[in-house]
Parts: sequence; C-alpha cells; structure tokens
Amino acid sequence: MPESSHVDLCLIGSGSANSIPDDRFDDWSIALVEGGTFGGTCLNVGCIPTKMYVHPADLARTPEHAGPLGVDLTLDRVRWADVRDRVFGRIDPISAAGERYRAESRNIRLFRQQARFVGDARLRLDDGTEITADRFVIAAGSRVRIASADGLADTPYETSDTVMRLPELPRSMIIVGGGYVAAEFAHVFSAYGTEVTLVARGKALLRQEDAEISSRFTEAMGRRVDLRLQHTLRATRRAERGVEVDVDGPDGPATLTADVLLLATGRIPNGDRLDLDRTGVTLDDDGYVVVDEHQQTGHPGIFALGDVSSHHQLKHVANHEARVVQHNLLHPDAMIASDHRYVPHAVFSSPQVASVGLTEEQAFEQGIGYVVGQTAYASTAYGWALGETGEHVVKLLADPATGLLLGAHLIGPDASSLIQPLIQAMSFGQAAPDVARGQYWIHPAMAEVVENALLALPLDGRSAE
Ligand SMILES: Cc1cc2nc3c(=O)[nH]c(=O)nc-3n(C[C@H](O)[C@H](O)[C@H](O)COP(=O)(O)OP(=O)(O)OC[C@H]3O[C@@H](n4cnc5c(N)ncnc54)[C@H](O)[C@@H]3O)c2cc1C
Ligand SMILES: NC(=O)c1ccc[n+]([C@@H]2O[C@H](COP(=O)([O-])OP(=O)(O)OC[C@H]3O[C@@H](n4cnc5c(N)ncnc54)[C@H](O)[C@@H]3O)[C@@H](O)[C@H]2O)c1
Repeated sequence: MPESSHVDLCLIGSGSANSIPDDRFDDWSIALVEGGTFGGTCLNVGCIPTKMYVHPADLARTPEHAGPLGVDLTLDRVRWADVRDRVFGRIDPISAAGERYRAESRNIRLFRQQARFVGDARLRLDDGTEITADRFVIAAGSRVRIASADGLADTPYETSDTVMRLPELPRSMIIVGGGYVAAEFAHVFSAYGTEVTLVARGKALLRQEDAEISSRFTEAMGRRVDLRLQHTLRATRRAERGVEVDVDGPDGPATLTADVLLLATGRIPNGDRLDLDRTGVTLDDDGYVVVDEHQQTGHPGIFALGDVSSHHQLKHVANHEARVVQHNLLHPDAMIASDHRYVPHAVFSSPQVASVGLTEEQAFEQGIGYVVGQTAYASTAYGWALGETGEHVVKLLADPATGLLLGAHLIGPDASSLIQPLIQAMSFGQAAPDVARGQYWIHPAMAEVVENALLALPLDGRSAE
C-alpha cells in the first residue's frame, strides 16, 4: 500500500529550492521531491555548462582578434570530446554529491519522483505516495518549448538539454530561434568550427534588447553565421546524413540541410503539470504561478519561486526569490518582499550583451522623459589596446530631472561584468554624475567606458539630491 506522510515543509524541485534548508531548518521535517536530474536546470543543462562551453569558444576566436594587433596565431582544432568531458566531469559529480548529501540528511527525505497535487495541500507522487505539508514551496522550473513543424516528430533534433552531450562536434548545424539560447550556441558552435545556419522569425536577434543593441548584435552575428531572418520553420525530415529543414523567408521557400537541428525556441513554466487548481493555486495567462510580493501563492503557506512563477526565467532571480521564501518560512509574522525593480541579464555570446532597466523603446512608449549617453569601447584607452573599431558601446538612459539611471545597455567584451556598477547605481538610487565623479575609475581599465558613458549623459552635473 502506498505510504502517506505529513511534513512541516515540502519542496517541489531540487534546483533553487534546494538552497532553502540550512541549519535553521534542522528541526523541521522536510520532503524534497525531484523528478528529474538532481540540482535542476542551471547546474545540469543551463547557466553553468553553457558558460563552460562559451569560454573555450572565446579562446578559439583568439586568432581572429589577435591578427589585427600584429600577433599571428592559428587554431589547430577544438577537441570536442575533451571540452564536453571537462564540463560534465565537473558538473555531474556536483549533482551526484548534492543528491547524496540530501539523501543522507537526518531531517530531509528525498523523493525521486514526479509529483502532482491531488487535493488541498496534498501531493501525490508517481508511486502513489501522498505527502501533506504545513507549507509547500513550488520551485518546479520550466522546460524547453518545442516549435511546431510538419514532420518534426520523425526528425532527430536537439535542444539545450541534449546538445552539449553530442558524441562529436557536428560539421553543420541549423539553429532555430533568435533569443538567448540561440545566440549563445551560435557563438559556441561557430567558434568551434561548425557551420551554423541561424533561422529566426523576427527581423533581428535578441529582440527584447534595446533596438540599437539588438541591431548591433544581429549585424555582428550575421558576419559569423548564415543568418536567415524573417524565416519561419515549415517542415523537417530526416536526411541521409542529418536533417533537412524547409523554411519560408522573404525570398520564398528554401530547404536547408545540416548534420544537426537545434531548437532554441523558448521555455514553458512547469506549473501546468502540477494540477495546481486542486490546491487553489492559479496560473497567469502565460502559465506562470501567480505569487504576491512575498512569493506566496493564493493559498496561504504555499510559496513559489524561480522559473515556474517568474517571467524573468533567470537564475539570479530564482536565487533571490529562494532567499525571500527562506526568510518568510522562518519568519511568517515578518515576511519580506522580493525586489524585482532592477533585474539585469546578460547574453554570453560574442559580442556579449548585458542590460538592466528600461530600453529606449520602453521609455518612449511609457512616456518617460529620458536623455541618452553613449560611448564606444573604441573611444577609451583600453579599447585602443583591444583594437576596438566602434561596434561595441555602452548606452545609458537617465531621468533628465534627477540624473537617476533608467536603463543601461552594453554590447562588447566583458559586458556582463562591466554593467555591475550601473546595476548598483540603480539599486541604491545613485545619480549618474555622482557615480561618475564620486569614485575613482582605474586608468586605463575597460571600465572607463562606463565612466565616459555616464559623463556623456547631457545632465549638466545634476544629481539626485
Ligand atoms: C541553456 C540555458 C542557459 C541558461 N543560462 C543562464 C544564465 O547564464 N544566467 C541565468 O541567470 N539564467 C540562465 N538560464 C536560466 C536558469 O537556468 C533558470 O532560470 C534557473 O535554473 C531556474 O531555476 P528554478 O529553480 O526555477 O528551476 P530548475 O532549476 O529548473 O528546478 C526545477 C526542478 O523541478 C523539477 N520538477 C519539475 N516538475 C516537477 C514535478 N512535477 N515533480 C517533481 N519534480 C519536478 C525539475 O526536474 C527540476 O529539477 C539558462 C537556462 C538554459 C536552459
Ligand atoms: N544568459 C542567460 O541568462 C540565459 C541563457 C540561456 C537561456 N536563458 C533563459 O532561458 C530562457 C529560454 O531561452 P530561449 O533562447 O530558448 O528563449 P527566448 O525566449 O530568449 O527566445 C526564444 C526565441 O525563439 C523564437 N521562437 C519561439 N517560438 C518559435 C517558433 N515556433 N518558430 C520559430 N521561432 C520561435 C522566438 O521568436 C525567440 O527568438 C530565456 O528566456 C532565459 O530566461 C538565459
């Protein structure tokens, strides 16, 4: 007969929720339910392995960047199997050790199954085990969205879940999508030597970015891959070697062939697979669990965090929300709110892109007054050292009345790190002139491009005070 148990806390998902139980929860009885690979998306198939593929890709492009500076280098080859085995030789043991640690813990019981709600605060696992709990945390993440195309069911294809474990480096690859995943893998595989065709239905790549950044990125990627913008996927089929893909573009239909097809067409939150209506938890129109500022769902004592409830679908957001939920579980009478005011993101492609706050288009559409300050990497001393030619920029938007930053958008080397003082300025309400002149900027570091963009804002030295 299937067992049933009652616990103080039930966590659904071992990604970000796994960081919640620390020694303050030692006297809580906890159930941790995980139906997939222990550790979730970021560790196993997301942020961490992808960036471990991006760094070797950056290295593989060194000869391209060194030549114009007078250093002739050649790339012999990328040893795919060694790259892959380094990545998963590092990650798989971390996942296994994390699982072992939880499985052996005194007060936490690990259930390695899929779960669904079958009643009010009542969860059923695949083997029939039922768990009731005083509090639940739904941290079930998201899954790959598969684009539809005739014949896809009979065509071999990869997604971000599988492509990093390919047995060998493909000679050619068709990537469908124009967002984060497509941008990062187009960089990785083209740098490794794969012939990449990138099929995107929009007029540009990374269309959620500020239009100027998206357009600069599209232009740069267009020089590296066979870029098919405004193309839709119609049909796919298995070919003698690899796949054939029929697409429709502005010049009519075309058939593309490649060894491998990679679908990078977004992610769907997993709330739809939990029968949440049985426990009074609602989903919004896009399928995300609805939570309040305390990360609490409509059902008191049931919290949600991360990709299952956050439109951002970013690990640093899931981590922040996990800290908020952790506090609110421990201090139900003094709950704290999540801070989603200035959520940054970066695309680890080449060039890198990083952004926080409003794009110029959003500021315009929302009728918010703004001024723009923009500086090219090429105009700073370290930009000269790098041989920058003007395509990489820092673009800032600020409120002309207060000098407070409204948005920051970077494209170029180390954009994901260079943006941090701008995230800090926005988070702590520091006005642009104060950030520019209230501290030293190391000369001649690349960060001077940020200083110069702050100084380029037409603000007459205005500060928030
Ligand atoms: C290729 C890729 C690259 C990425 N790169 C970055 C990046 O560079 N930076 C960044 O900030 N973000 C990145 N992300 C996004 C980031 O990985 C996610 O935002 C983050 O991992 C979400 O964490 P989570 O805890 O919400 O969900 P997850 O880590 O996905 O955890 C959810 C867990 O719940 C389990 N589960 C789901 N349903 C059930 C069920 N019914 N029963 C039992 N268990 C269940 C799943 O198996 C999973 O292990 C990337 C994502 C991808 C796909
Ligand atoms: N560096 C990072 O932080 C990072 C990296 C990778 C992934 N992620 C996270 O993972 C999520 C998923 O990434 P993603 O790139 O898959 O999603 P995305 O939402 O960034 O991009 C999806 C792309 O697929 C296209 N698309 C959707 N349906 C399509 C269809 N039927 N036919 C053709 N094209 C279609 C969209 O137009 C878009 O260009 C991101 O939203 C992001 O939150 C983050």
